[in-house]
Amino acid sequence: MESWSMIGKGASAQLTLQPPHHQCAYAPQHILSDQTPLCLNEDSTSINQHFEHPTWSHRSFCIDKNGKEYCTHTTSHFRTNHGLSIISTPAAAEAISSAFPFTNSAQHVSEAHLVVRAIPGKGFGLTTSQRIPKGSPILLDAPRIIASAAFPAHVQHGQGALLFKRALERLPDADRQVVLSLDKSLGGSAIEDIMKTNAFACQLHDGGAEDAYMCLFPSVARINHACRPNAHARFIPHTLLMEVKALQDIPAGAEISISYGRVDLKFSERQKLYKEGWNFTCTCAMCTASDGVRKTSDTRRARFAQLSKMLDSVTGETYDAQQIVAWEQEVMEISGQEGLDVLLAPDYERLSYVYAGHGMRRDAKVWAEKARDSLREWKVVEGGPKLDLERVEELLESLGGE
Ligand SMILES: C[S@@+](CC[C@H](N)C(=O)[O-])C[C@H]1O[C@@H](n2cnc3c(N)ncnc32)[C@H](O)[C@@H]1O
Repeated sequence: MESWSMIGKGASAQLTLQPPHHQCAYAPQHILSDQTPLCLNEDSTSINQHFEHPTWSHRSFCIDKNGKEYCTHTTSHFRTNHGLSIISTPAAAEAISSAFPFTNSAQHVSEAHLVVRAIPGKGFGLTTSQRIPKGSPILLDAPRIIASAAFPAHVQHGQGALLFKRALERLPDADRQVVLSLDKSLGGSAIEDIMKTNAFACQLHDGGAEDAYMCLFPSVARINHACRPNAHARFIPHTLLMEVKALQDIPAGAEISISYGRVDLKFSERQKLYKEGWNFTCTCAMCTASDGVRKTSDTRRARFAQLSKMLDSVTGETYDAQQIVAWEQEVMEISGQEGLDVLLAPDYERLSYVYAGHGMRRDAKVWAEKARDSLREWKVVEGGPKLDLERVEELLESLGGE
């Protein structure tokens, strides 16, 4: 999977807020009606309002448990006209806020043609009123809530719920309404359910070890999952934005879809993943196709997995250039039939090495360029890991002197 994924309760068990261990002797004013009372200054737990910072438009609200402090940090001026609340340690919030200037200067993508409407069997979904050409940006969405994925494990359930509640309350009205209008699917408090149903896992540069976060992007959250999606979403750590781009030409009136997980799973694996992870039964076109169509697709996907495994395990002793080229041809054929092209950069790169190894520089360069373009288009993002791209660029440079 890419550097992000939709958060699902099965996929990310640590997100479950921890049950309280005990009851407090008295009830402080911060208690949520459906939550266990918080015990101020008990068990080394305290609630603090402090940490003034010009970046933030609100005072932070902190919970300190055994020396580990998690706070809500809110700005009303994220990407000029949105609010953003971050639940993290103060140091992490400080580090994350260093991305704000890049966020503000990032391009804007018009959402004028995007329409949220009811989709039978899936609640709402995002549709387009005009054709979107393959490769075009569809959305560049700003998060409204970012929460450390680790914090629920460090605080009691009531404390976690209170941090979420404060993070939501401090958002400007319009943002709070947008967040509260999002889909719920799992029960429990509204904001926890909204986060679990709609947030993406994202890796942020927070200056420390805790780089896993849950990020709530309200427009992307309206996009339903499809096992053969027509769009691709990726998180950009440099700007904290989520980009969605068209994987194929999308006709006017069509629903936009992305994959919440890996795109190469077989039918039963997909059904299990989405049921257990997100509590829904996938009713995308692939999952509701006839038995025959599903079986054909599963056979191809099984072969794709087998080919990938065989190609990955080639060694100096088993190397056979003709065999590799034949296998890669098959991989690309299946990819075309099953919509797996976002996964092909390593295959393009492998072919480049094979041709280079046989002195066929021109072909090697063509495949290396395809690998570079695929990585840039679908995988590598500013602020994210760049090793693959750097390696392919070096390869291209070494082939460049033809
Ligand atoms: C992130 S939300 C997507 C937007 C949502 N449908 C709405 O009304 O706002 C995820 C929820 O949408 C529904 N959903 C998304 N993709 C689906 C699919 N392929 N099949 C059935 N339900 C789906 C599920 O209820 C899931 O919990």
